[in-house]
Amino acid sequence: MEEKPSLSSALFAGTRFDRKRFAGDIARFRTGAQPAAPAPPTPDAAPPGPEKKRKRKSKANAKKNSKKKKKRADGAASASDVVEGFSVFKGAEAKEATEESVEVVVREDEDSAVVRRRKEAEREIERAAILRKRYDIHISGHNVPAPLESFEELVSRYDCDSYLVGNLSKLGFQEPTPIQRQAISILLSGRECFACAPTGSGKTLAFLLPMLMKIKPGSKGCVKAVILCPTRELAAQTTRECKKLAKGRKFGVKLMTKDLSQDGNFKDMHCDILVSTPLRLDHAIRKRDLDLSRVEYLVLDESDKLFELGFVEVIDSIVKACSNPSIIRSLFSATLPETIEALARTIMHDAVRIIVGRKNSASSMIKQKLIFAGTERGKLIALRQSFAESLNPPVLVFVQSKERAKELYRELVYDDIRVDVIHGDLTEEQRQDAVDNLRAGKSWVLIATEVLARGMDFKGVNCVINYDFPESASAYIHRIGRSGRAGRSGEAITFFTEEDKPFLRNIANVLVSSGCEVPSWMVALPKLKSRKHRVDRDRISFLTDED
Ligand SMILES: Nc1ncnc2c1ncn2[C@@H]1O[C@H](COP(=O)(O)OP(=O)(O)OP(=O)(O)O)[C@@H](O)[C@H]1O
Repeated sequence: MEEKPSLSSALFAGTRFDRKRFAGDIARFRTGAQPAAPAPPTPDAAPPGPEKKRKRKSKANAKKNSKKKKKRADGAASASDVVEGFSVFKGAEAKEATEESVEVVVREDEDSAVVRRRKEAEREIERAAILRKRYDIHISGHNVPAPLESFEELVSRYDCDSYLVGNLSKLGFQEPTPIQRQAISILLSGRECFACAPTGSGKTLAFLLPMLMKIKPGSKGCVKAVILCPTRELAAQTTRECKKLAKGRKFGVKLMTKDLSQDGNFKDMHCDILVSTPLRLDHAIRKRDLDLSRVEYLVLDESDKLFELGFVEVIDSIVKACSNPSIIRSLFSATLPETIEALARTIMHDAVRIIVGRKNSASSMIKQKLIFAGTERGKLIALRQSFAESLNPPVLVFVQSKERAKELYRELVYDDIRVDVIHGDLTEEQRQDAVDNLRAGKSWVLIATEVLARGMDFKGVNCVINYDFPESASAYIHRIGRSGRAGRSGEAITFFTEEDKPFLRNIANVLVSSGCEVPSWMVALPKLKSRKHRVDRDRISFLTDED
């Protein structure tokens, strides 16, 4: 028996379709209504056999058009959307359609796809907002990618190589820290960022991981990533961390040593990732023809320190030397003053700003105390007393200059404690030994200048003592941030004398914002014009002469 053509097959009959005759059906399709009953057979309906070719052509055209329109809609419809769209016809038992009817349905289809996509986007935004709230992440910038829920998402969302995931787990990193959750997804989506997150919260991995995912190990003479650090110790530490994370891939990871910066033959060197202090890198660019034009990734770690007076021009010339137009730049620090942020914005485009917790605040893992020691002499007595009562190594003691570091060392070296010292007058090797000795537990107390305040990661530092009052709130935050790292608790003791009293307000505010108690008179002190404070202090050795 010959099959009666249905309404849908008539609609798909193309050129022979009688619009006047089927005006009612067209109207129903326009309003999206389903036909109540099959339409009566039409004598004009296309006969089977010879029409097949035409039908196929018309079907192909219809599909082509529908695809084109979908693409135009906003380019995000998936293949499954297209299939779903045609299932509308299936429900109406339609097998083919004219271009016009397809157009109508496609429009409806597009509308529902747009609604669906909008809903998906809304859900995604909501999910991202919940994650940000949970991890105290604050962002500014448009279209910011959602934070990572877990390291597994590196694979599912970003196709991360298994060697990297393996290394993360070998290093004992199970869950991303808040800054890692947000900064990694931003950098992997090709956006620039400046990030401010507490000391010891894993900022290093937040920039190393996307870097290792983005760049490929290459050949000689082509630096692909540059990491700038304010001190040699931090540069050495970052190089070590980078090598650990890159294990299993042939990345050339190089630390810019003095020798390298003065005599390095960069053209013949396999160096994918270069870690350096600004002056050494600048020297190598100018004197050793180091070519940074193919750098894809530039990180300014401890960026506020790097931008501090004296470094600005050097940083500027390094940024210019990294001339690749598609470079991704990022800035990381635990403190980000407005002035530095404004300066940084001038070199970045479409950057996202990430703040974890409260901007410019100390890690909440540190118990902070301010102790009035009266005079310089009082400070030495208080320090000895504190060691006698409870010495819980490793302990870091900060002083304001290398002379004072030497003086305090001479005072303590004959006491019954294993004390060491690090300052700028020591050779690079001696400085590294001092760091290694503290890490290995060979020394219990390390007397240090500001050189160790930034970025150095001594996991187990139990206590930081600010023997000399820090010169600014940010110096304080970084100094005490050498303890209380990676989720561990820590302690910070800050001595102050009569001379330091007028400068207490800034530091007291840091304590208040981290929930530590301070006497109310400290926060009520008048605001000072200068944020920096460095007192001329009596020599520490003077005390012994006097005794
Ligand atoms: N996801 C993680 N899980 C557990 N530990 C981690 C994770 N990420 C980093 N760490 C560890 O946390 C410690 C602090 O990390 P890192 O030195 O990167 O801190 P930071 O935020 O750069 O601090 P600073 O501001 O002082 O430079 C390191 O010992 C590091 O190995």
